[in-house]
Amino acid sequence: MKEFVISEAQTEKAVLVGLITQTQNERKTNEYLDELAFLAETAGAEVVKRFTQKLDTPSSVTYVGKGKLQEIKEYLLAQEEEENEIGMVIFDDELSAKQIRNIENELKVKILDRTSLILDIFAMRAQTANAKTQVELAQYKYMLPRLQRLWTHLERQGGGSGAGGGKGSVGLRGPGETQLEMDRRIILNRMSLLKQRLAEIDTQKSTQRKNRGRMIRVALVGYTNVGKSTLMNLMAKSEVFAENKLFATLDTTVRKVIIENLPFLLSDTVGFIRKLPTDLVESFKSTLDEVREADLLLHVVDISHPDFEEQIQVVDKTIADLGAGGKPTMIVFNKIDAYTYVEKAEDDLTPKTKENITLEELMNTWMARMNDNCIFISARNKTNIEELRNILYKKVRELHVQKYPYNDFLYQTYDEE
Ligand SMILES: Nc1nc2c(ncn2[C@@H]2O[C@H](COP(=O)(O)OP(=O)(O)OP(=O)(O)O)[C@@H](O)[C@H]2O)c(=O)[nH]1
Ligand SMILES: [Mg+2]
Repeated sequence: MKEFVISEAQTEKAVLVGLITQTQNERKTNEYLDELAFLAETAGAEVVKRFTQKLDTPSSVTYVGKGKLQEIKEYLLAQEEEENEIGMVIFDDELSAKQIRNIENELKVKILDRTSLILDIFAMRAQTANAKTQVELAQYKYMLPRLQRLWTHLERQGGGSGAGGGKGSVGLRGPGETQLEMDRRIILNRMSLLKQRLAEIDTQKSTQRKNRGRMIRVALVGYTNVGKSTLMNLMAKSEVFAENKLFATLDTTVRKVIIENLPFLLSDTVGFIRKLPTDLVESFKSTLDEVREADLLLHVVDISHPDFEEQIQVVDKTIADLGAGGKPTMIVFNKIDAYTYVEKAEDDLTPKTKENITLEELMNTWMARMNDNCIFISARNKTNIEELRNILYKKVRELHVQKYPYNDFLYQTYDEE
């Protein structure tokens, strides 16, 4: 396994906090926290405890209620006494500047939220200049509104009317504000520089794409950790970094794949995840152009994951948000080797739940739902890969003939069928 440089989160102990709300029941919250724990571990932290609270909506002041915050505080103090110091508390939703500040004042440890944790991982993972630039821009995007609010807050304290919108930049304010205003300007300058750099990379990349010739473009898309890179390695006989961590892939890799006599381009892309602000996704624009410009999407799904159906929805929605909805898409259900279900006793008359569904039943349901536009494989065990190749060949050939009607190498195998 490849080791990677760890952020400040390394080996620090962490506590997770999530809410059970009207729109997120207890089961969902636990699933989200499982995922948050996986994210935290990916960042190198060790999760030692979870707190949840039932609230109609998050508190705008401290996210959780006063009592819960107190409970967390007491827990942190108790741990500290036992020399079991907790380094950070991670919240499952994006926090506002105000919330972060209030919570930090109370708990006196580092406060992270889902977004900043993901950004941390992105920063650790970024390899190419493109990915690094995109991550840095995303980090500033996250920081900026939080700086602004801090600024507004100080403005109020400074004896202003209290109605400050925090948007103005002129006037005589205290030294603290001047510093913040300077920080803000520095960040804005840096952001425009990064945007400029990304625009240059974009131009380069789109030139590269134009020079790729008359080939159909297929993009592997999907939730993070479903096996996109593993499949890419298998199809393209390439070496793309794959591992059991979230966001192993941050930049797109494109490989030429040839099935029979038909060449096409296959790209591996960054994985999607729940509760990822679209803003952040947009920072990965040039990476995701590959998805936007693809002729065919292979939506890879980890069928062994208990939440795979929700993951499918998240991916579909992200693709639609990117403006890439409605493209020819095939679902590739991966990890069938790891699929498990709970067998029901014959005399058990309670209704079947999703835990009781056999792989075969699932296959039938999805084949019907997708009009046969799906396939079930194991990239790890290389199960059904030949079949996937065959289907891909047919689909790509069809698209190729539509898109490049005068490209003749195709006709050589035309009578095979
Ligand atoms: N059991 C099982 N594990 C698999 C299979 N395919 C991939 N994996 C494992 O799943 C983990 C994630 O695989 P990746 O290929 O890195 O997944 P990815 O979708 O590229 O992930 P990101 O780049 O992080 O979005 C790795 O530990 C793989 O070994 C499979 O068919 N069965
Ligand atoms: Mg990957």
